[in-house]
Amino acid sequence: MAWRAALRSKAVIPALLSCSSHGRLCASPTFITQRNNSTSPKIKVDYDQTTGVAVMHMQSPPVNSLSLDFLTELCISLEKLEMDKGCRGLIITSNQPKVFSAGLDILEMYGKSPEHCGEFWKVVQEMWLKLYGSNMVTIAAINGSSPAGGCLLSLTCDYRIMADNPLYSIGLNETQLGIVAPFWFKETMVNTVGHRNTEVALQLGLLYKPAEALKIGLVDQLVPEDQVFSVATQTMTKWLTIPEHARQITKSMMRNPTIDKLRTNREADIQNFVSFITKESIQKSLRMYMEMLKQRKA
Ligand SMILES: CC/C=C\C/C=C\C/C=C\C=C\CC(=O)SCCNC(=O)CCNC(=O)[C@H](O)C(C)(C)COP(=O)(O)OP(=O)(O)OC[C@H]1O[C@@H](n2cnc3c(N)ncnc32)[C@H](O)[C@@H]1OP(=O)(O)O
Repeated sequence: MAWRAALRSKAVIPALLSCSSHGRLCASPTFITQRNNSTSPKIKVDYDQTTGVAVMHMQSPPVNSLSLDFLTELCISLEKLEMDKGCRGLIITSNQPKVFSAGLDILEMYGKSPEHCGEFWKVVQEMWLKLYGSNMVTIAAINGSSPAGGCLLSLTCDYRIMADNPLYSIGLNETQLGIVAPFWFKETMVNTVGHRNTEVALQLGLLYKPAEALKIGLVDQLVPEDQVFSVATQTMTKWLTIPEHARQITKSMMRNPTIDKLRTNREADIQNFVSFITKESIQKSLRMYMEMLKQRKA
């Protein structure tokens, strides 16, 4: 728990991000159900010391949305695994039916103070920096839909295996919410599917069915739903046969330019996010999007 406190306190944003300096305070949500902050772990890690492979099961009902608590827990687990030199591979998957991750928790960005939004964004950055820069082999076993931040989470991995179920979709759909994917989301996507595919996908906020996602290289492999995990395990075994040092240096060479750009601009990126997300017009878009989600359900 001391860890969590430390992580949280590091995430505190300076006073310049206070409500008064922005001249606005997000409206209080009146219709959106605030979920209880459950104390049960949102992530279960199974680590097999004989194989050196850890499996991270996301288990935050209903849709594994990436809340502040969720991301804090994720970062702590990652830090522990990364520090364990015996841990060489990580598979990330979901224990929730039909959903890998619904992306960033919209309730962390709606009706919240600038300080809260800043703290939230810092842990989003932290998650990305830790995963995209991980020394471990990372594989996303995508056993459900994976919009926006959920797609980003899988894009940080070295390899993506998705369930071949046309009911699922994946993509960076931020513009559909009236928001803009920041440069490091965009670059992670460009590094995976190229500039043109990213431009179209991001402008239109496209969510791809598995077959389309495979076609543009957003995922690497489609398999029947009940084989996602076993294929991820087999793939991990193959990746782990490559000499560790050579693979790690190659990974850094490919990813460090993007990582360094965020590392050197973290504060500015947080301030950009806070001033963008707390705008009245953006708050209104988020509210309308949440209403749309509820109506779709009704
Ligand atoms: C200039 C630039 C400067 C800076 C950058 C600025 C801005 C960048 C900012 C933010 C970037 C954000 C990236 C994101 O990740 S935003 C989140 C986007 N996510 C989505 O669009 C997904 C929405 N959800 C869905 O499509 C579906 O829920 C589903 C496909 C994942 C699952 O469908 P189901 O039918 O199984 O489940 P539902 O009934 O729809 O949902 C159940 C329950 O969960 C609530 N919920 C769903 N998603 C979220 C979410 N992301 N956050 C919070 N809550 C979510 C949904 O409303 C339901 O709630 P109730 O049970 O009705 O209370």
